[in-house]
Amino acid sequence: MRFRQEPQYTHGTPSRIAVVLVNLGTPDAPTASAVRRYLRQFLSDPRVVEIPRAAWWPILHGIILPLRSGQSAKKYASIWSKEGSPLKVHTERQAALLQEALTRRGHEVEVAHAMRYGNPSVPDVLERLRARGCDRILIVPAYPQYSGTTTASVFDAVFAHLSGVRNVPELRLVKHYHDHEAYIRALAGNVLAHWDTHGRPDRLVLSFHGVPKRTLMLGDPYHCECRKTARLLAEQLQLPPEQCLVTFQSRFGKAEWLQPYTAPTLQQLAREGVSRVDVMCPGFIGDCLETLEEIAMEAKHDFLTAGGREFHYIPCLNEGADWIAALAEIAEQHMIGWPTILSPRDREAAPQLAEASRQRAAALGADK
Ligand SMILES: C=CC1=C(C)c2cc3[nH]c(cc4nc(cc5[nH]c(cc1n2)c(C)c5CCC(=O)O)C(CCC(=O)O)=C4C)c(C)c3C=C
Ligand SMILES: [Fe+2]
Ligand SMILES: [Fe+2]
Repeated sequence: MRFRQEPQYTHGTPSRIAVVLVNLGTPDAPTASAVRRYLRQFLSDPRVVEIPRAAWWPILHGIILPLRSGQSAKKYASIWSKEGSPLKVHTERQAALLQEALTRRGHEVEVAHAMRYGNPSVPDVLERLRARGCDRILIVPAYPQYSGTTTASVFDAVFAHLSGVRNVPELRLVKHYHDHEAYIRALAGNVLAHWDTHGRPDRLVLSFHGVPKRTLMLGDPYHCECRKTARLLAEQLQLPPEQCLVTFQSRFGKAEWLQPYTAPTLQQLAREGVSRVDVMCPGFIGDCLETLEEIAMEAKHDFLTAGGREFHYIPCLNEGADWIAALAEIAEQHMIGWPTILSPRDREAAPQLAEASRQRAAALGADK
């Protein structure tokens, strides 16, 4: 039977609303075998690698997975914390804090997190929420800038799962928030807090994850959205355009990706005599391998060995209060018309509900 029988509890139960923060995912452990499992799923996604299966399969299984899994595992080991992969830790804490923020704002919603690749998977989380009676679901990808390679792939996973479901929940999707005022303000707050303590750099470099240039030519708006985020952030910081650069990192494979590339740009700046750069990665809402290892370690090394004097990495939004408030505002704006607002009696209990979710967040270490 293609469409399974629905669990009894979905009939006649009061409507519940869920918000799901979906991030990319990360290996379960910093080992070659766990990284291989993760990369196999990630790099088999046709949204990520747009090469016909027959040509890509032998390359993926014969070259990429055998060579890259061990190399990447070493990089993961260098950033792994005792709670696990930073991407997992930040996503869990952000979801817990979003729950607390939405409850404090008087919304009765259930917040969960899911990973596009690895665990907890999108199908598992959707099923758990449906089993709890959630029949309205808001999907919030962890990507401020829309790309077919990331955001659309999250939506694919949701649609693929629901295509086997008999009683489909009402669904809303956040496509992007690259120009959302509260997101831009939270980014600017992070930069200004860093400058308050460490003074200002000669250049601020905004490094976004790259994508193949071909996807831009084929109509993916990602590049434009990154540039718009950068323009709005520079305006908010009142930075003259020549002091703020946009670059793209994490090139994968031999094809041309969005330019300018981050590492060669930093080396060029150092050679031109730029003494101090501050680098920030506004496209990642939480620190992860690509920011902690590739930027804060590798790119720093590249800049300093090319003659630069001072390199500052400005951390991602992570669990910052302004960012969590921004996330709550984004979710709230996408739930307009849904009955999230508590009844007057429940509203009186909202502070206790908020306290209970604060305690759950504290148990996860999200208040640190
Ligand atoms: C922020 C948006 C991201 C876009 C756009 C993106 C596109 C993209 N990525 C790859 C290949 C890899 N990315 C890897 C890691 C990685 N990528 C993102 C985000 C975006 N990717 C994040 C948050 C991470 C970090 C994951 C973590 O566990 O911390 C990796 C794996 C790491 C490695 O082996 O180097 C690969 C591979 C492609 C091909 C692509 C667009 C086509
Ligand atoms: Fe990536
Ligand atoms: Fe990387």
